Amino acid sequence: MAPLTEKAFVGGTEIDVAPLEVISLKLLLEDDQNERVKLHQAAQSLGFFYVDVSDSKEYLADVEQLYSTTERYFTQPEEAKLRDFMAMDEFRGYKGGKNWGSLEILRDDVLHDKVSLPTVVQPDAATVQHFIEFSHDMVHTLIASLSKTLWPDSAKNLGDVHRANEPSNSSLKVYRGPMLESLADVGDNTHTDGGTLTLLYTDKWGTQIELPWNKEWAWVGAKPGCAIVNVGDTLQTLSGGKLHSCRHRVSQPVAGFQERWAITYFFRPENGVTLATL
Ligand SMILES: O=C(O)CCC(=O)C(=O)O
Ligand SMILES: [Fe+2]
Repeated sequence: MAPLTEKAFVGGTEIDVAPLEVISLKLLLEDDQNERVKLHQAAQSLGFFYVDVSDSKEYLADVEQLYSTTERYFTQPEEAKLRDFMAMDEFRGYKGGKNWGSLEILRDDVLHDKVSLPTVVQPDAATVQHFIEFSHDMVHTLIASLSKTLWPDSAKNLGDVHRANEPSNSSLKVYRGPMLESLADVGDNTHTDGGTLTLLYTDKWGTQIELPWNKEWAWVGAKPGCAIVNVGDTLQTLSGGKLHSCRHRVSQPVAGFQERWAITYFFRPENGVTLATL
């Protein structure tokens, strides 16, 4: 039976909340079999779930710090941000418009000191590096666990196409996406993520996912001490369609301008990997 949506109130409006499982990173690290099965089921059914990282206080402090870095970055004048613009198709640099902006920092660039960080981000270079390292270790824990449940009787391993020292486009991406004064101005940006796994931290309602069993939209709220994690198209393909890359979008439940920040880690495969069932 499909799990029921829950209800919440935002500014007096009742909303449907997606029934996301909470997976414990600590239990996965202890190789807990029940937790592994729970992760597999969550990745298979909704493809969206929480990962509880509340034991990792330093990492959560890094996330908090990144919110202020993000705010500081986006409140600069447009000319300053445009200095960080790369090509539209690159997984790095600043992109933006009137009511949105993103800044992407590639893991490889940070590891190999290839591209210098934007000036206002430089004081937080250590935070950026720690966040990327911890996020990367965490997604590796998730794919190691998923490999065991996807292929219990074989040596197939998602880690084989995500080797640590091979070039990849895994990145930290921070966003400005304010809630707008009028709901009529909110555009539709329904999509699936292309990569393997996405980690998301946000301070406000906004994320909506399409429930696979009835195609209805439900909201995903921030949960203290947890990352919101979702399966991307690459992982759906590598798993032979067993894991679900869920359609989602960013919208807003009520009218009224409010800034909204999001911090994401996009875990992507090694460059040049052929996308097919592993
Ligand atoms: O900001 C959000 O809530 C989600 C962002 C997102 O879906 C994405 O960056 O792919
Ligand atoms: Fe997304």
